[in-house]
Amino acid sequence: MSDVMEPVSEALIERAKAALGRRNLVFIGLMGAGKSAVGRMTAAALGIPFIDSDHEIERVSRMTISELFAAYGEEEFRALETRVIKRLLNTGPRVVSTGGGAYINERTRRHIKKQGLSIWLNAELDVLWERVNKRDTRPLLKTENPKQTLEKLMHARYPIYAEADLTVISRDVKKEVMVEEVLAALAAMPKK
Ligand SMILES: Nc1ncnc2c1ncn2[C@@H]1O[C@H](COP(=O)(O)OP(=O)(O)OP(=O)(O)O)[C@@H](O)[C@H]1O
Ligand SMILES: O=C(O)C1=C[C@@H](O)[C@@H](O)[C@H](O)C1
Ligand SMILES: [Mg+2]
Repeated sequence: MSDVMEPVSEALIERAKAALGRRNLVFIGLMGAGKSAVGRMTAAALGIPFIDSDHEIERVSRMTISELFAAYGEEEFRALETRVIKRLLNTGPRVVSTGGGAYINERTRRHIKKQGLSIWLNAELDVLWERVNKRDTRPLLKTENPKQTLEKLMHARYPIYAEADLTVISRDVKKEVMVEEVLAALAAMPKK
């Protein structure tokens, strides 16, 4: 079997575009699920602008996420995150990849539900761990046992992520395969 990836079919892209219409597409899920990587590639396939809320927060504050957590704490970070995401959704349509905790915050979740179609990249612990343990840029994982912390976050957050409009299983396949599954999930949505 060839492992050369077939380009995503134009027909699938067109069906996904039609299903999304002029709504924002919002990626949610835990750290390492692939929201930023898959979100960017999905936006390119759909031909709509992409933005990552973590990057936008860093741009407007001129601080890194770690610096923001250290200087102002998580509560202030969440308030800033809510404002940034609300603005991004108001000025769309675009693909927005959110930070892992964004959808967990009630106010942010309300904005996403009102102004976007949400898609949860749902991954198992080992998949996430393999990806996040390579970098130490995630302040919530600066604990004695970061894998256990990640597992606790999974238990606390998965019931909330499950409120998403769509879910795709994130696993160890090429990112292009993930994009195709995202587009297929969009295309398969029942018409309103
Ligand atoms: N399907 C995939 N196969 C292999 N590597 C992947 C896949 N999806 C993402 N990755 C890699 O895993 C790492 C984490 O992905 P990414 O930054 O997109 O996650 P995230 O969900 O945006 O996390 P965070 O909430 O911390 O921003 C990156 O190095 C990315 O390239
Ligand atoms: O899961 C979380 O709460 C976070 C995930 C990252 O994307 C950043 O938004 C920040 O590190 C917090
Ligand atoms: Mg990200």
